Formats: sequence, structure tokens, C-alpha cells
Amino acid sequence: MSKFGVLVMGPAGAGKSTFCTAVIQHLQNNKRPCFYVNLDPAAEDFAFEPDIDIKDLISLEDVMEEMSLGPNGGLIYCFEFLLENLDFLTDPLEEVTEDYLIVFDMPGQIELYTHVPILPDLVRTLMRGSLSINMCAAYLLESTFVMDRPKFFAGTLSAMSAMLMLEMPHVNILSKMDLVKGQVAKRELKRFLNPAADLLDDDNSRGRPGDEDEMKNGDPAATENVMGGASFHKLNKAVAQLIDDFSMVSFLKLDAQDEDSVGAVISYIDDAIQFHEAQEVKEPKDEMDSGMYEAAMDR
Ligand SMILES: Nc1nc2c(ncn2[C@@H]2O[C@H](COP(=O)(O)OP(=O)(O)OP(=O)(O)O)[C@@H](O)[C@H]2O)c(=O)[nH]1
Ligand SMILES: [Mg+2]
Repeated sequence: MSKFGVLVMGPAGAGKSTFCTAVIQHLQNNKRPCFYVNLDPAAEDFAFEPDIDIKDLISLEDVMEEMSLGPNGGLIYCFEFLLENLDFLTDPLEEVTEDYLIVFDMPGQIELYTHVPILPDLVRTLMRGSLSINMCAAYLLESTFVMDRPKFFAGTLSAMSAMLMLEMPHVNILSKMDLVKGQVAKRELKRFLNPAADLLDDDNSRGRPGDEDEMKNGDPAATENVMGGASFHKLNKAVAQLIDDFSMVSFLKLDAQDEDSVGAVISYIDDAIQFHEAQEVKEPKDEMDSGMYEAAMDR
């Protein structure tokens, strides 16, 4: 029996939990069952009660207090503890059937997605072995980043890093679209959905070649623009070119308050994990009587 899931990831405050809530609500509205797994050991308020909550195993607050760790070290400790006690997660998941979408809500610490091997180990456990969940990553980036292009490319680079590290089907999402709708023209926004290096060329909010002279004179106002100087422009351009060359990152738009927008993103996720293919196989036998089934097969 196949299982299906989506791992909702992204930087702190990107809108992951809000997206999970919107997905669960949308599935409920469409009479699709959902299994909600909270893997953020610091998360507190939930619109829907999680079916599995990592806090029942370990909480970040306790770890920070007892181990004298900060929030990032504490989070890594929580995930290492989870990996040592995987039955906590895998036992309940064994029971989940193929008509469910398992939604994993992840924490926002970016370290988890970029340079520790914890997440690849966890994903391997979920996707292989007895669980064999067909999984897709949904990586959220806040769409307000498009107002600050170097920041946007830095975020895109983190999405690419997660893609390369996790080696699983991957959907990138620009969240909080309602916040940019009025500010960025539709045509302009389209360019961010498939980002190319030339996006930096017409970025008037940042420094241009020649700005170093302004910075060298020690003017405090100029140092505010320190990341926008010519050398940073070159660095930003090189990073943007790298992303462009890979041609791997493109984004879907998400407005979590808009039912159609949430539905469209879920369709992409369903395609990536081939959810409907598995459901279609059982439909004729279960839902048609045998005469209809044979007639359908004769056609
Ligand atoms: N305007 C707007 N605000 C949003 C949207 N999605 C989330 N937010 C707000 O952004 C903030 C962070 O949202 P969360 O869903 O908690 O983000 P998160 O990625 O789960 O955050 P962490 O788990 O702390 O990393 C909250 O104040 C939300 O209300 C959206 O689509 N539009
Ligand atoms: Mg959250």
C-alpha cells in the first residue's frame, strides 16, 4: 500500500504553519483525509490538532533549559533525539492508508535545510523501508523578498540547497502573495517565478558599480547600503548566475487565504507524488458495480 506526504519547509516565518492549516482545510472541504504531523518542537498554537506532535516526545523549551542550549542548538538536539526514537514517528505512520495526505510541518531554522545531515536521514527513513512514503518537499519563501532582490536570490539559494540535499520531488512556493499583489505589477512578478540573473540588472533599490567611493568616505548613511556596493553587486550577480545556470528553481504563487490558490498548489504536490494514479487504480473496483466495471473495461 502506498502512502503520500508533503514536507513543508522554509525559513522562519515564511508561512509554513499557515500553509499547513490551509492545506488541511482545503482537503477537508474536498472530503479528502489528512494526517497532520508537527515536527516543530517550539510550535504552540494549532488551528488543527496534530495527529503526531514532536512535543509529545521532546520540547525545545525543556531542551534549552536542561541542556543549556540556544534555540538553534536545541533544535538540532531535538531532531537527533527524534532520530534515536524513530518509532515515535514511524509506528503511527504505519497505519496511515493511501487515501491520506500526510502533512509534515517543519521548523524554520535554516540550518536544518542547509548543512546538517539530519533531514536527509529522516527523509530516507520516511521514503524508504517499510513506510515507503511518496514524498514531496514544499519549500516556502516569502514573496515580499521580491522587493529586495539580493535577499530574494539568497532565499532562492537556500531553496536550491534544500533541493540538492534532500534529493526528493520539490515544489518551491512564493508565500504571502496578498502582500505583494498591489506593489508589484503582474508582469514584473512573473519574472520572479522563473528567476534569471538579469533580475539584478534593473534593481534600483541596491548599489551599483561605483558605489564603493561613497562607502569609503565613512559616511554612516553609506554604510547602511554596505551590502549594495559594487563588490556585493558582483557577488550577488554571481550567485544569481549560478541559480540561472542550474535552471532548477521556479516558484508557484500562494495566497493562503485564497481557496483556489491553495487548491492549485495542492494539485502540483499531488502530481509530484503521483497521488491520483494510486487512487485511480482502486476506483473502478470499489465504486462501480461489477457489471459497470466490465462494461467500462470493454470500451
Ligand atoms: N498576509 C499574510 N500573512 C501570512 C500569510 N501566511 C502567513 N502569514 C503570517 O506570517 C506569520 C508567520 O506565519 P507562520 O505560518 O507561523 O510561519 P511559519 O513559517 O510556520 O513560522 P515558523 O514556524 O516560526 O518558522 C504569521 O503572523 C502569519 O499570520 C499569508 O499568506 N499572508
Ligand atoms: Mg510554523
